[in-house]
Amino acid sequence: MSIRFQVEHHDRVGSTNDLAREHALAGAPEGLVVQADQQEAGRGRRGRAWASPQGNLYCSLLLRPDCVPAVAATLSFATVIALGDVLTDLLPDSTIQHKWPNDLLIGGKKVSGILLEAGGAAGNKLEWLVIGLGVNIVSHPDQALYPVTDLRAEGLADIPPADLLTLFLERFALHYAAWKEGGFSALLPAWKSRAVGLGRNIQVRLENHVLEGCFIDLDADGTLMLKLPEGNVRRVTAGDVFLATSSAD
Ligand SMILES: O=C(O)CCCC[C@@H]1SC[C@@H]2NC(=O)N[C@@H]21
Repeated sequence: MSIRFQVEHHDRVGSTNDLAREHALAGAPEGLVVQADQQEAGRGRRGRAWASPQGNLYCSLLLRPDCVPAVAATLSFATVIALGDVLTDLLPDSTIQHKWPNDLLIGGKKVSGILLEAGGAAGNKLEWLVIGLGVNIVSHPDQALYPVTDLRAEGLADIPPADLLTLFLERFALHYAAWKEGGFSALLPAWKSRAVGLGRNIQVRLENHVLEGCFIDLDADGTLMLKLPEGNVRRVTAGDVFLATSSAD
């Protein structure tokens, strides 16, 4: 059976992920979605802040997949594919791409971010998973790490966040069903079809250093497989991907 979503809307929260986690701990069922017009303490990956002014989409989905955390983490790919489907429909003339691990780009610029958080006893199946999704609709932050955009800047007439959320949830339900049926491998063709840098030389910026090599594939849990110049393959579980400029690819 397809998942049914129930959206709980707030004008302003600290972080929709925090509120969804509180609901999860209080026993809320799978399918609860917390959406807010603004966040006062929006969080991004790797401890970064996520600027959250009015007009953009901020939401967190509560899921209770029956699996261990590493498997559940591959649902970030279902999330980015679902949003990619929606934006491909809304902006048919734009280049929509997935950037590992879970960014969505329009014309090479980041338009959204995903933050997964999960709970449960260590080593066991998780009890809850919160998928936080932010989409820049009318504004985006200025920052130097990589180019960023929003849907308005890409030529889309302003879409209400709630409408974008509805479209996203419809697509997510399909990919979630495929994932439950066939696992991560059921998502891979769709993810790869819009992947940035697959088969090319890329840079992966880690916490303290930078790796450069050929992005040859993803493995069964979504880890990036990077073939280094020395010929060995390095598995990368976290980092920021950039197309390499110095390489002959
Ligand atoms: O760093 C990233 O790319 C991930 C950003 C995730 C932001 C979303 S907005 C809704 C949810 N609530 C948060 O505090 N963060 C996520």
